[in-house]
Amino acid sequence: MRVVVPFATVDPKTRLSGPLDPEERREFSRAMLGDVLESVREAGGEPEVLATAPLDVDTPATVDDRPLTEAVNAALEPETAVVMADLPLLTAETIEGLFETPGDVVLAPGRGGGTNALLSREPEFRVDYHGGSFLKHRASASEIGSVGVVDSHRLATDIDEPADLVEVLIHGEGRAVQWLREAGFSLVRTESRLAVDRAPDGR
Ligand SMILES: Nc1nc2c(ncn2[C@@H]2O[C@H](COP(=O)(O)OP(=O)(O)OP(=O)(O)O)[C@@H](O)[C@H]2O)c(=O)[nH]1
Ligand SMILES: C[C@H](OP(=O)(O)O)C(=O)O
Repeated sequence: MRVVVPFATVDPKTRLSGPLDPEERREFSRAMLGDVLESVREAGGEPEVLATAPLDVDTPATVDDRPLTEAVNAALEPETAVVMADLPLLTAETIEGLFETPGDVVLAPGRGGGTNALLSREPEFRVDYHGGSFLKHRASASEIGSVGVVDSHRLATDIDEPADLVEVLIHGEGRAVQWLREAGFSLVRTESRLAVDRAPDGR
């Protein structure tokens, strides 16, 4: 299964600017990308990075600096999956679950209404990201054929905001959680939930 992995090479994860400086956001984004690519390969997928600018990665990559929706639609064809690069909790089993979910179009919702991953088996389907894309995709896909929805904690956990880092420290198993720990991040208990702390020297 061909798997397109969109990746913002330049100035990624700006919503993480609080806890991470620009270089750290680049490093952390690359760690998450590495986790996604490994899980896709272990599931038998054939990943292709769809990057906004050239990057050094051991995976076939295409550079397309058009906005996300345009770039993905240009790359989309039947029997293609699209898996976002900011899903560090993915495992091979999670990806296999996406591949095995029936439906002409299969959608994996993210928190806040995004579409963290999808699989199109129909030539007409087109993406329309941002602004609650999961509802838009479900509506457009239902006009084409059957729609499958993947109910998966690991596929639904995209790392956008500082609070999301807790999920990586709790459930992560790869490069991203290793990067956070080496950068001095750790879990702390609060009254009700776990939170993230960082050692003063940042390491
Ligand atoms: N190819 C491509 N990938 C993109 C683009 N914008 C975001 N992405 C990737 O799509 C996924 C989800 O996007 P976002 O969560 O908005 O990532 P981001 O733009 O780095 O994050 P913010 O700057 O905080 O909005 C991530 O894997 C990004 O790397 C784009 O314009 N083109
Ligand atoms: C790519 C976009 O991500 P979000 O803006 O929801 O984080 C989406 O899933 O539509």
